[in-house]
Amino acid sequence: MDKEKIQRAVRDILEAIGEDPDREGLIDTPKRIAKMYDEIFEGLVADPKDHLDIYFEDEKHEEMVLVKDIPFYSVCEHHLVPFFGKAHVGYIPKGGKLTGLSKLARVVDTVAKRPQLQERLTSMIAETIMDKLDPHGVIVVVEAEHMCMTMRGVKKSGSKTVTSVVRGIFKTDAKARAEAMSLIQFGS
Ligand SMILES: Nc1nc2c(ncn2[C@@H]2O[C@H](COP(=O)(O)OP(=O)(O)OP(=O)(O)O)[C@@H](O)[C@H]2O)c(=O)[nH]1
Ligand SMILES: [Zn+2]
Repeated sequence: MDKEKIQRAVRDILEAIGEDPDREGLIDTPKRIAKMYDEIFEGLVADPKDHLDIYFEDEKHEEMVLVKDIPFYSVCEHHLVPFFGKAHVGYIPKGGKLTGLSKLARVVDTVAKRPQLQERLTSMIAETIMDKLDPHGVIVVVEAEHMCMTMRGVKKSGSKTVTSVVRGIFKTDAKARAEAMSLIQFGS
């Protein structure tokens, strides 16, 4: 990431809004923002598939594995302000291709750390798991609050956007889909 360029751009923005970028409180802000962008956009230079090592290949579990309530923070690509919430990720492994549970959360993090759309975030998580683990199916549900809808614009604080993507068996098997949805809602 070109941190020098970010610093120059932030300085320009501060000037453009009528601020003095050399005043004490702002003097280090361009540097801080460059460092922050390096962190919150680190998913741009990472491949989420790299997290999905296949472990436990001798296991024969071919039933649902669901990790729910995975918190994430992302940035809306329209306004560059945060959207954040929870992702629920489930899959039905095939041929013993199981991955570590934390790896599913790592996929969510990597995909979230880019300027994003909630719809794309949801489908990228599902595609990553389909491509790497070749499971019977994947279901991903994401619920999020968009700051661009709460702190500005239409100002609907508390509103939530829910997106879901199903792949493989979840597309055709309504029972499997209903089971996943009820597990996602269980306890929430
Ligand atoms: N589909 C989708 N839309 C999003 C997402 N994040 C933000 N948006 C929407 O992107 C749209 C951008 O609309 P524009 O009319 O170009 O921008 P705007 O004038 O700032 O729109 P308002 O937010 O309505 O004030 C808005 O309706 C946002 O709510 C997202 O993840 N998915
Ligand atoms: Zn937005």
